Order: sequence, then structure tokens, then C-alpha cells
Amino acid sequence: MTDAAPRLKGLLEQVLGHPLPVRIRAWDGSEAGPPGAPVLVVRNRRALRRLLWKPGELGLARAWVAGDLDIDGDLYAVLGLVSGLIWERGEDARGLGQALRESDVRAAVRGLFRLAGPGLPPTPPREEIRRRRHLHTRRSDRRAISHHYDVGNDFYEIVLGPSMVYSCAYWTAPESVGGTLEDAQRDKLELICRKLALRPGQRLLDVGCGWGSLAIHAAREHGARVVGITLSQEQAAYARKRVAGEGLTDKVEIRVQDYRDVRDGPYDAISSVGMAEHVGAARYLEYAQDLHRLLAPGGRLLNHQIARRPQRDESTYAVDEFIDAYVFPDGELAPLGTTVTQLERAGFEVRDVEPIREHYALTLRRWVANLEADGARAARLAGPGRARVWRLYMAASALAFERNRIGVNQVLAVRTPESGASGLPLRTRTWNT
Ligand SMILES: C[S@@+](CC[C@H](N)C(=O)[O-])C[C@H]1O[C@@H](n2cnc3c(N)ncnc32)[C@H](O)[C@@H]1O
Repeated sequence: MTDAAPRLKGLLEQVLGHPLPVRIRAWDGSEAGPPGAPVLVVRNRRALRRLLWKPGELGLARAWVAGDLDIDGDLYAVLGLVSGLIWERGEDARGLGQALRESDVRAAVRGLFRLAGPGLPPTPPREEIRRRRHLHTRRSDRRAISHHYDVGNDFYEIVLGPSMVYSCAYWTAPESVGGTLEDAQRDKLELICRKLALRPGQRLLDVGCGWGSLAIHAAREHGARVVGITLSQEQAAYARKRVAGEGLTDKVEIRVQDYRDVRDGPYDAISSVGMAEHVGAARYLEYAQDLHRLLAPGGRLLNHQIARRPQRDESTYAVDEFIDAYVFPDGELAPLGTTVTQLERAGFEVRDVEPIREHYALTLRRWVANLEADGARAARLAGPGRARVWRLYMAASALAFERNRIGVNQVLAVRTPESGASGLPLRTRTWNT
């Protein structure tokens, strides 16, 4: 058979009720679709079986992880076209779906089953079997963090580069966008320290300290005494080595500790960068209360966190299955308004919100480029499936930030004392200066 691609294209369009914007190359070498369009490579029939067994995002992801599906050409272009179908046409597609004759769709699905050939559904990967409800106990959080972060520091060195910062960088000026990721990450760390108004000798708690970059910056550049906490053993070992290398062991302590177990407050300032996404809606208020309790009166919190957009009907919100199963088990995004409300409920005075959505798209594109530049080694270190997942999730996330599906915000909050003296200057921001 040398006509798999045109048959597949026809059947998929019949199911979707929409022309496919990408070209398809099938296992028999046949191709179909708009000439010059990016190519979705379907390497074998197993890819189809995975899709049919678990239609939608998760089926696609499984086929991608296993290498049964691939992209020939610009990854962003294909993701843009496919996500365009899912996001922009979500509403229309539902309308279209209703307009489609059910008997036609059923016939097309039967055709897809025939094309997929016989075979048992592939066993789901271990990550999916381990999925559980989002309880966010200390134990489940430790396990989820280990899944994501104990992949190996060498792998993260490839993706993140020498700065080893795993959160959105800050591109200070249009010219800086052409600069290095390391400069943009250093500028982000500096921005956070300035927002916290760190002074020599002050105690900073860095919740979710990763590989120690902010802790080191705050101690080295601002003379702060820092406690950095992480749930990842590998991160902590790496961070401690860096701290020692910088000669900062008297100023920086790295602990493997859950934020719920920190008892040695009060701190003058707290940073939480790219960490609150792990907390979960059910625990968010407790998290905010814990940080409030750990701060001295007048102390500042800088919470840097990814936000999703609110749903028209929040009760229909569901976590992204692909991200949950393969990337961040138990990660949860909240709308910005919810985060601000919870911080206020915990007693904070929220003083500044800086949305930096576009900065994350730029950062993610650098991470994808880093991974692609050293793809073979990344696959050796983390396993080919994992390297493929990371590439897909980071590229898809870059598009999601670019298209305003998700955002990221730096929220500055103060444990304002009874007197009302916030300690902030009258103007915290200057536009065009
Ligand atoms: C995306 S990383 C960000 C690391 C770092 N802040 C940076 O910007 O590079 C998230 C961090 O949060 C930590 N984390 C997640 N849940 C935690 C918890 N319950 N207690 C302490 N740390 C936690 C992880 O171990 C990891 O270090």
C-alpha cells in the first residue's frame, strides 16, 4: 500500500470536519496535504492506535513520546497550526462537529481503525499509571517534584544554560532580546532583589530555590543571608556545590525542606519564583498564610508565578492532561486574580503586579534552542522520550505565552504592620525612564 497519507488525511478531515493545515507523511512514504506546509510524520500504524485508544492531546503526546509521530520542519509552525485548530477554532469546531453527520464521523473512525491495523493498545507509560488526585500532601509533592527535577542536573545544564535558572528571564530592553539568556536571567535576579529592597545582613528565604541562582545572587550582590529550600535532592546538592565555589557558605544555606516545615522565621524578605505553580488551589491559602507568618512586619514577598486565564465557568476547569501526565505531575495554574485574592486573604498588602508574559515566550524559545543544539546528548542523559517531551512542552508553552493563553506575573506583597507603614516608596514604577 502506498496511499496511507491521502487516506489518513481524508479520514482525519472527515472526523475533524476541517481541512488539515499540515502535510502528512505516512509510514509507506506517501504524502498528502498542502504543498510547502510543515510535515507531520506518522512513522507507523501504532501512532494511529495510540490516537484512537486515547483521542486528543494525551494520545498525541503518547505517540510523540514514543517517536511514532514526528515533525519535519519548524516545530513552532506545526504546533501553531495544530493549536490554532484547538484554541482559536474551539468554539467553531464544536459548531462544526454538530453540523457533521454522526454517521459520517462513525464511518471515518471505522476507516481509521482499519488503517491502524490490529494490535493491542500500547501500555501507558509509567508516569500515567502513577497519576493520582491532586492532594498535595508533603509526600505526593516530594514525589512529583522528584519526577520533574531529579532528571539529572546535566540535562538541565543543557536546557537552561550556565545561569541554571528555571523561570522566566527578564529582557530589560528591546536590544537585550538579542543578548544572552544569561544576561536576561541575571537581570531578572537583580530585579527581584531590588523589588525586595534587600540590604546587607538581611535574611532572605528563597522558597523553591532550584539550583541556587537567586540565593547566590542575593548573597553575593546584596550581602543578604539566604536560606534556600527545595524538595529536590539533586538541586540541593548542585546548589551547595555552587555556593561553596562562590565562597558563600557563611551566607547561604540550602535545605531540602518543604515550605510547610520552615520554622525559623521571621525573615526580612521572601522570594518564591516559579514555585507556587506546584502548590495547588486547595493549598494556596495555607501557602500564603505560611509565608505571611514567616515574614517580619514590613517584610516583602516577591511571588513570581505562571497564571492561566479564568474560565467562563470555573467549574469546568481541568488540568492539561499532557502536562500532568508527562511533565509536571500535580502542577496547577490559577488565574492572577485568584492569586492576588488569596495573598490578600492571608493578610498581605499586594502593592505591585508586573505581568511579564512575553518575557517567558522569549525565554522558552532559548531553552528549546539549547535543547535542539545538544539534542543527542540530552536524549542520552534523560532518555529519548523525555527529551522529546521537554522539547514539545517548552515549544508549546512558548506559543501559549505568545498567544496570551497563559501569563506570568511578579506580585510584590508586603506584610504591612498595623501602623500601615508599607515601607514602599511613593512611586514603585517609572514608565519610559
Ligand atoms: C521551577 S523551579 C524554580 C526554581 C528557581 N526558583 C528558579 O527560578 O530557577 C521550582 C522549585 O520549587 C521547588 N518546590 C516545589 N514544591 C515545593 C515545596 N512544597 N517546598 C519547597 N520547595 C518546593 C522545587 O523543588 C523547585 O526547586
